Amino acid sequence: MKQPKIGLLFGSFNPIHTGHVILAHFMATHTDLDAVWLVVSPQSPFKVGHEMLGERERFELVSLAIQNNDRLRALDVEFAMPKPSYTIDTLDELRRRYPDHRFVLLMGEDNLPGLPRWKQSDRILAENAVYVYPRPGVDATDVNAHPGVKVVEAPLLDISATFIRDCIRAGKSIRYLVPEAVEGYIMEKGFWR
Ligand SMILES: Nc1ncnc2c1ncn2[C@@H]1O[C@H](COP(=O)(O)OP(=O)(O)OP(=O)(O)O)[C@@H](O)[C@H]1O
Ligand SMILES: O=C(O)c1ccc[n+]([C@@H]2O[C@H](COP(=O)([O-])O)[C@@H](O)[C@H]2O)c1
Repeated sequence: MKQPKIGLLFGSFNPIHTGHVILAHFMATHTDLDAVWLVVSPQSPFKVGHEMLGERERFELVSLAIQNNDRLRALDVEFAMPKPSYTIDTLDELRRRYPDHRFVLLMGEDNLPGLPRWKQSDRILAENAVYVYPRPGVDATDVNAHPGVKVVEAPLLDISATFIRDCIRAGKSIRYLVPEAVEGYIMEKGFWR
């Protein structure tokens, strides 16, 4: 039987936006991956001390964003793990839980320059292929040179969670910058206002 090949997109998703959704669906449909799982990190090691919506709320927003897409799935596996959320530990945990799956690490190009500073980055790169979605304004040529790292050709998406939060605080519309259900939930709950 064919082993499912799963792309793992780790993120703070504070909040999830259309860039994340396009990235995840593009990877799930334009590469050799069968599906993409979006892993919500309670606490990125690089965002300690940053203002962050609660992990459950961020997970709910991710679930709303990908509802009805059977290639995408939201994972809260890191909620029960030690914080900050180290990706190598989660990869080990997922391999334990899903021994029949093959995993590929997905990330936006902005994360590549910092990857050598991740916990056990050498092991991450030795054990996993990394598919990278290009991001405007980033030059990650050095790390691109690693044989396991593949930058896919895909439309550039100049949207960030920081921009979404800034729009909400400024009372500006986020329509189409986030999926409709995500916008509705954010407005209903008054997040970032
Ligand atoms: N517009 C985008 N293009 C390509 N990759 C993206 C884009 N937005 C997010 N990503 C990638 O998605 C993953 C999770 O990102 P994250 O949740 O930190 O969102 P963010 O928009 O970068 O957040 P923030 O603005 O708060 O730093 C990272 O690998 C990041 O590089
Ligand atoms: O494992 C690490 O050392 C590590 C260092 C920095 C970031 N990460 C993960 O990368 C994802 C995106 O992080 P960030 O800071 O761009 O939101 C998030 O899931 C983090 O847990 C992981």
